Amino acid sequence: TTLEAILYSSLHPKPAGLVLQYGTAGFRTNAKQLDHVMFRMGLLATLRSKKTEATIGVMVTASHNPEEDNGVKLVDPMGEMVTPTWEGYATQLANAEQEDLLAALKDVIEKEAINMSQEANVFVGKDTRSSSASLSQAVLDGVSALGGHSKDYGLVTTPQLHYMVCCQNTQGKYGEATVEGYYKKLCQAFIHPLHLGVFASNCTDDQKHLSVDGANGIGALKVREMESHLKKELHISLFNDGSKGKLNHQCGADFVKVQQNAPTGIKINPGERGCSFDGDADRIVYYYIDSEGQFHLLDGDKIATLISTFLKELLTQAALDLKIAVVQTAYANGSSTHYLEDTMKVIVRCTKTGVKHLHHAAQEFDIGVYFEANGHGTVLFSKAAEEKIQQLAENPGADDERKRAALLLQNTVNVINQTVGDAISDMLLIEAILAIKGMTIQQWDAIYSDLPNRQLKVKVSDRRVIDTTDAERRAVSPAGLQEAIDSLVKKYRQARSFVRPSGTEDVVRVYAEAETQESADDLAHEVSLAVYRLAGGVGDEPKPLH
Ligand SMILES: CC(=O)N[C@H]1[C@@H](OP(=O)(O)O)O[C@H](CO)[C@@H](O)[C@@H]1O
Ligand SMILES: [Mg+2]
Repeated sequence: TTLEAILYSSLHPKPAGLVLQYGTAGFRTNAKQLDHVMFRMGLLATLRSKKTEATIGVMVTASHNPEEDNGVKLVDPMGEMVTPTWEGYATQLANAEQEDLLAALKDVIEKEAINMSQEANVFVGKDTRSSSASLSQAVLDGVSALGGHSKDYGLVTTPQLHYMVCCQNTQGKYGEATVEGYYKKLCQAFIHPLHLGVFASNCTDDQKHLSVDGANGIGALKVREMESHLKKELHISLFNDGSKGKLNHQCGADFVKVQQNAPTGIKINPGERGCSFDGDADRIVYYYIDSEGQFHLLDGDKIATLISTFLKELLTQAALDLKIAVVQTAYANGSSTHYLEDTMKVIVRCTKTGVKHLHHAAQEFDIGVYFEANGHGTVLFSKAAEEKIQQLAENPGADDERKRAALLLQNTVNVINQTVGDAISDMLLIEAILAIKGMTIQQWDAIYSDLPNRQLKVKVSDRRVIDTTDAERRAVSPAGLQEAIDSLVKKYRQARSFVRPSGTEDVVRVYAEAETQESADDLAHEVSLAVYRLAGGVGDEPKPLH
């Protein structure tokens, strides 16, 4: 069948010389360059399925990128991102010239000692891009070329596909592997505590209202599909639902986070809650506009703080001794880290950028809350933690307060998508917390104040000359760069700055925060100049922001 695959692949030929990299979040580039990559990822997913003797997922999406782009991510058996060794195989396979494809396949089969007679199953999903239909067909062709079975879920969000894979490989213990099953599980867990009444019986219709920016993508479709399951406990006004606007264009979570501004196409009154999804609905950020017209962003750091505060209170009430930690990256606002460590007294870990790193670190605790500042994140519960919570919830001898807390913890376990960050699931958890605590978005925002910050990009001839350590917070090369950053940071109050090569774009990213916006802007500019001078800047020298 391997040979058959190669013959078949002449239908999905590789343009000679094209080289692509399995990056921070899979392959991602202009859709026109991806047909052969998709076919080959179908082949690779089939091999991965044979190797793990489990169902593997393939998601066709380019998330927050423009509509012309597309991409592909592989999903491992428990719904997590594919393991790094196989990211390497993915790159090798995608870049093998047509005549070398057979050898590249054989290499993977040999290295992993794959039993080719083992059955293979692959779940495939796609986002709403115009290129996604034919590209996901190329994935399906790849699977059948190696004799694998596939199930095409059609239009789903990235986290929905992760969820399906996990359900399938846990024989339904995680839930039913259908989109309906997903809505049922999440919405029941969302509604249950609200229907218990005692928590927020005074929750008015106003407080139940939320404006959602669907980024003109798959998330919008899926929110609409889910609505009837919410039993009017959440009133959603959906904007940017894809009926007219362009995907991710001046809307969506990435636009809102980077521009620190509301998306176009949304109408929200002063003080009302709004949120934005990204193009494949695995990220979410919240915001509101105050009575002076000022925009307030509640990003991944604020979300992590809200969720971990809620969980910590419940653990105290339940008298459960479970270790909770928050995992962030260097981009987390310094105020959030400060608040979590000093006021809330939770363990905070910092990892490299990229969800797989955060997910991994979060697995080391009983309860691990992880979020990137841009709004991608979730909560992980260890098996032992889930068991303790369940025992208490079902213990007839436990007193009312402990039991109530255990029930709320149980609903949290069920509402959250533990496989990966999920805009829909995160939204339901956040809405439940606000309702249960009777908290407004302004009160949530006031938990701590963000330090003013600025992110810039610098173009250099080869960004690999920058090497970092300490979870990307310090540069070890080129020589003199870290010393330069250190002395610039010293000039400002409450300042912090770091640089790192991006894993998704050909740029060096510069981050700076300080006591005032002007200081943050100045520091970011000065650090950009240091990068430009010491790391081989190309084009014009970075200009000051003021
Ligand atoms: C500063 C920033 O937001 N970086 C993003 C971005 O990675 P870079 O390696 O910084 O390009 O894309 C990643 C994938 O979507 C996401 O995980 C990450 O948080
Ligand atoms: Mg995304």
